[in-house]
Amino acid sequence: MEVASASAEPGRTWNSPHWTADDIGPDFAPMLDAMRVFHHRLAGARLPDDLTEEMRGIFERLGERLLEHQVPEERQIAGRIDIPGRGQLLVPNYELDAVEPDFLAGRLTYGRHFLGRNGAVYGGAIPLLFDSVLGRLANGPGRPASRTAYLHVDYRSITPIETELRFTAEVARQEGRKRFIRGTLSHGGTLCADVDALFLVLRPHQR
Ligand SMILES: CCCCCCCCCCCC(=O)SCCNC(=O)CCNC(=O)[C@H](O)C(C)(C)COP(=O)(O)OP(=O)(O)OC[C@H]1O[C@@H](n2cnc3c(N)ncnc32)[C@H](O)[C@@H]1OP(=O)(O)O
Repeated sequence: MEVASASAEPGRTWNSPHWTADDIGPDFAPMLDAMRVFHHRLAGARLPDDLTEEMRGIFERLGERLLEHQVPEERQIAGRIDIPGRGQLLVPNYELDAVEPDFLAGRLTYGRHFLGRNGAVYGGAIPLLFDSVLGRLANGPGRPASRTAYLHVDYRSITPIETELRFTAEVARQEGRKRFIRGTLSHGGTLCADVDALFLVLRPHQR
């Protein structure tokens, strides 16, 4: 599988230049999916003591094994590969349905891991999604790398967990280094949140 560069500037990519998607092996993405399911079930569980103790032992042993596989940031996989979820567990996984130079649209379902209270998504998980989706558009093919200067999020109605939501992102305008991008998150016909964001194209000394 070819790993696409998301930046127009040679040497600046969101994906690692050190490996291709084939290097991660067939089990990496399914392993992360299993971890996501685990996060949601853990958030929703009341655990008996014996299971908590067993899990602690498993995590301690696995954590020890990961120690010998630590690599410098530029060689890590998490967040640096163009597969669903980008190989990381911080930002909720989403599917893209429309990818155009100035517009993206897609779907996601926030699982129980992202619950705030009363069936609603934790508020901070929404700018996290917007930063990822709008950042992807701001740093899409043909665009030099840029960084989030601000994300102005308005919460218009409760965002439900465990329900399919739709999002959009579009480039509103570009003024010199300033790239203004806006986005929406909706549940059916209900607008849950919208965002106005500024991304600034990096200067040569910035990284
Ligand atoms: C395939 C897989 C893809 C996968 C894609 C995955 C995408 C993930 C994207 C994640 C992106 C991030 O989260 S990045 C991480 C979060 N962001 C950061 O950490 C940014 C921290 N801040 C900075 O580094 C800096 O402040 C910069 C680079 C944003 C700006 O600094 P600068 O370059 O020195 O620019 P500066 O001269 O200050 O400002 C330039 C102009 O912008 C204006 N300006 C600057 N900041 C602001 C602001 N917050 N609000 C309003 N205006 C501002 C100034 O007034 C000025 O206007 P005028 O006088 O010219 O009119």
